[in-house]
Amino acid sequence: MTIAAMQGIVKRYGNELALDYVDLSIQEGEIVGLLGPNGAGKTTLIHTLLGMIPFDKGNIQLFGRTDNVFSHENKQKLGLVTQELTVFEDLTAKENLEFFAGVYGLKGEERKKRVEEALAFVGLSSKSGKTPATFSGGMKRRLNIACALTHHPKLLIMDEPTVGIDPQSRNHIMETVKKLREQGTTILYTTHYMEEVQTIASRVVIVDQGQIITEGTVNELIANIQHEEKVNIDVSAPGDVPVERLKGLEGVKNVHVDGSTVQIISTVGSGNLDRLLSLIKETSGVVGIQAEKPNLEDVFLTLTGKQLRDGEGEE
Ligand SMILES: Nc1ncnc2c1ncn2[C@@H]1O[C@H](COP(=O)(O)OP(=O)(O)OP(=O)(O)O)[C@@H](O)[C@H]1O
Repeated sequence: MTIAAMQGIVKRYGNELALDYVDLSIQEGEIVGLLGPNGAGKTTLIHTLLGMIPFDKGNIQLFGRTDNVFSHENKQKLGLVTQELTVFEDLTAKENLEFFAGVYGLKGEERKKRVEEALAFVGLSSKSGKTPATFSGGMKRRLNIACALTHHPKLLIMDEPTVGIDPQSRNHIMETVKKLREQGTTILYTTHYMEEVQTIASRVVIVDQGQIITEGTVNELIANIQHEEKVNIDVSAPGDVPVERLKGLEGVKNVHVDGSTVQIISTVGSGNLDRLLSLIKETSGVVGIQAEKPNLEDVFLTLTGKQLRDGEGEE
């Protein structure tokens, strides 16, 4: 069953085209991983789907409705975990949840039960009476997630819910997302962390410059770029590597310097390793070479020409 769908959605901010005829459909029970570089349009897509901002063209369908899509009844079935923390620092964890449960119309005993359940779900029961000011970054993120759960949304949208937290808290959140799915929640999940998508997403949608440029399971997307090969060359002077000249060599599709490693993606069978090495050796020593199988990161790099976490200063 289709839980949510966008057809031909166009969204402009002044002259800036943020969504460029986006078609997306989300089926019940999926975890859709939404990936895109900074400014690709992910947050705009989410806010449009939630009815938080107007759009210029196209149609949205939610929970089987095509008219009055953002009715009170439909909005009650949506949950949003925002990118920015939206918890109140001077309320306790429990009071925060009571506030958000109240916003969704929960009252009395039902509200009390749902608040306790949500705290337990994210592993914060023992911190119920403490304020977020005393929490670690990861605990605040978990509370932020709990705030979106008390009303048991059918579709939960998570906008980069793990930004800037430690690996242990991230694993905890990954487990929470899997548990939610087992309980029947459909999830749209945006992140800059490829490993998260590889761990939890049943389908991946890649957005760039306001357009969906590809979608499929992780394995399908990787299979689509199997006509490419990747070689990692460790060098002694990474700053001197002639990236643009390497990009100009026959068969080369992308070059990226990561620390002291030059990652080069080429068309399969281009046989350009000798030429790559000679060019690099003009300015730097070569310390090691490894061939690598492509992963989701390479799919992203091949399709967008960008690293997922370009310009990010997280963690
Ligand atoms: N309120 C706004 N006013 C004007 N332009 C905006 C506004 N919000 C977003 N944009 C522009 O729309 C485009 C898409 O932005 P959006 O925030 O949706 O991207 P994103 O993929 O969520 O990025 P990030 O990963 O950095 O959060 C960008 O070019 C951005 O500058």
